[in-house]
Amino acid sequence: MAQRISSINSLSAVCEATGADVTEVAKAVGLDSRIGAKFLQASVGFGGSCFQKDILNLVYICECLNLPEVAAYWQQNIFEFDYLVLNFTSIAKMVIKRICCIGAGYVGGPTCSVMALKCPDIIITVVDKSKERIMQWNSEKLPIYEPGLDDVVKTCRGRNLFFSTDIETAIIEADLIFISVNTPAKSFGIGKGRAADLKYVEGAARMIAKVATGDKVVVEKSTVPVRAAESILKILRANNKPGVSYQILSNPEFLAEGTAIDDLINADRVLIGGEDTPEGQAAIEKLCWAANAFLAQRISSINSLSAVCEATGADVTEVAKAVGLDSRIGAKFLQASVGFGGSCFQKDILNLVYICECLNLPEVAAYWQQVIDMNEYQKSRFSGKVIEALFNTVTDKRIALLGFAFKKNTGDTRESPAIHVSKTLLDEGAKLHIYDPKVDHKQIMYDLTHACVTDDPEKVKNSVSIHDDPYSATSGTHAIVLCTEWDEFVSLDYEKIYDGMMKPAYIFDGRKILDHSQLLKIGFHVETIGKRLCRPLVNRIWGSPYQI
Ligand SMILES: NC(=O)C1=CN([C@@H]2O[C@H](COP(=O)(O)OP(=O)(O)OC[C@H]3O[C@@H](n4cnc5c(N)ncnc54)[C@H](O)[C@@H]3O)[C@@H](O)[C@H]2O)C=CC1
Ligand SMILES: O=C(O)[C@H]1O[C@H](OP(=O)(O)OP(=O)(O)OC[C@H]2O[C@@H](n3ccc(=O)[nH]c3=O)[C@H](O)[C@@H]2O)[C@H](O)[C@@H](O)[C@@H]1O
Repeated sequence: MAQRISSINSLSAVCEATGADVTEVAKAVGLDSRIGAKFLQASVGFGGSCFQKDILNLVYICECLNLPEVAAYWQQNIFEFDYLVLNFTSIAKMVIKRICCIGAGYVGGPTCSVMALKCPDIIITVVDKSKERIMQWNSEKLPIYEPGLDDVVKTCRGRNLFFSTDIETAIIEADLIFISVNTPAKSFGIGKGRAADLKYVEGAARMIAKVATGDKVVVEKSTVPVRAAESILKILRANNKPGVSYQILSNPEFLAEGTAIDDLINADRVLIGGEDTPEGQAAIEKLCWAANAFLAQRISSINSLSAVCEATGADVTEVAKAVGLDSRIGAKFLQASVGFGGSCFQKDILNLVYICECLNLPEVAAYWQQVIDMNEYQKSRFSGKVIEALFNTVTDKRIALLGFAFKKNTGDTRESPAIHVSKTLLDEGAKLHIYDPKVDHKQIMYDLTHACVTDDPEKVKNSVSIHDDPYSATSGTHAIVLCTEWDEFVSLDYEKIYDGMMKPAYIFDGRKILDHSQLLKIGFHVETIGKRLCRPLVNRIWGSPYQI
């Protein structure tokens, strides 16, 4: 709870510096049922006899347990003093008959498909500069895997839903244009790796300015830093032509991959910010970040406690259950794991950190940086655990990696913890046998031979085999490392798998989804997150009095 207060207080500083209203941010963040509305009141800081003392105690315990990363993470709550603006701008009473969405990715594709399903009278064209992506959207095998998406696309495609590379025509014909292009972290220049790269948003705005011929409502759906709408407006208005007018709205998307269709149909909240209240617009733009920062922080918090549980013999699942029963905290997003992945959490938080630094708010920047640091620590800790258990060497050992996507029910591998784990094991000389039910083989090889992962792609190619089924992936291996929580992994025939493995056979469950007692019964050595199942390795100290 103290962390929630510190988090909203940290954002109050950002709001003061950027002109957003922290109350609106808190209201909208609290509408996310995974976060909840309680204990989000920004204030001069938390007091009372418990919060500070309890956190300091946790920090002290972590230091004693030799968990300095976890101690530093919680210490930040002490250092750190220490957006629902439903602004329904009447869209000039325009009747929207045609919509164009620029960007046919994980957001643009599913969002427009559901919109087409729900609004059969509106014609929706999703455009993208990638010919390959559009070709896939028009084929039997869609470019992204999302439960329920195939059926929605089948119902609407060719009726009122179209996918095209003809961006200009779609813009000209549309009354309303969504900008749903990617906003990755900059890969070079000032703010490299952290600041949001808005070149694609700018490119889309310039394209609209160039070809638009009538009145347009432009809706910024990409996650952008505060005041990006202003830049879009500047570009559009500076290139104004007679008979053309623009209204800019912000409508950040909160869908999560793997549950996108349900999130779109049963959204916790829909936020629309308009020009007439600049604070409102700033708050709306800030929201996607704020919500993502809170969500990622919940995972890093429970992951930090998983390290404490492993060191003390407690079970993090029980801890999460008990903590989540407090209605001010809530039970969702408290699943300890190998670390969070995905295209947004890391980039959005790094961007928040960067902006805080630019706003001269170093304490706030350090506070949120800890969420990323804890995630890196968790991924390294898990990989380290695998190596340590396998007698501190995995050179030439065959290791099966089950799951490569960043979470179940998606084929997306962006920032997947599996990449981090694979890299560590490959660097140590392991031979990897990888299976994921939805990730393309080509994508796995692309991720593992990328310059960020290796400077010797040929060596990686020789050390990685990708399989079409879990039994061939695990056959003859020394260990199984489970990185994604696919349901099918729970019901595999582990007796058969055990029989086909080298002995002793190890299994490392990075998602806490398997039946550990059953696996132990079969004969596996089992390790997981946040619960000690095997006796810790004892460091032998020669000549120590304990050996006498
Ligand atoms: N992936 C997710 O779950 C969520 C993403 N977001 C945000 O939504 C935005 C889009 O994310 P994704 O859909 O994941 O990205 P994505 O990378 O899957 O798709 C973006 C698409 O935009 C296209 N594009 C870029 N510039 C273009 C231009 N000028 N003209 C035509 N096409 C262009 C790219 O070719 C690409 O296919 C980002 O800002 C992201 O932060 C928000 C909520 C959820
Ligand atoms: O801005 C975005 O792009 C989106 O980012 C996240 O959605 P997404 O990244 O698709 O997936 P999440 O369900 O949030 O999971 C992110 C990562 O956290 C991990 N996670 C999640 C929950 C949990 O309890 N523990 C945990 O480790 C997942 O396995 C995954 O690796 C947010 O949940 C969406 O609301 C937001 O719209």
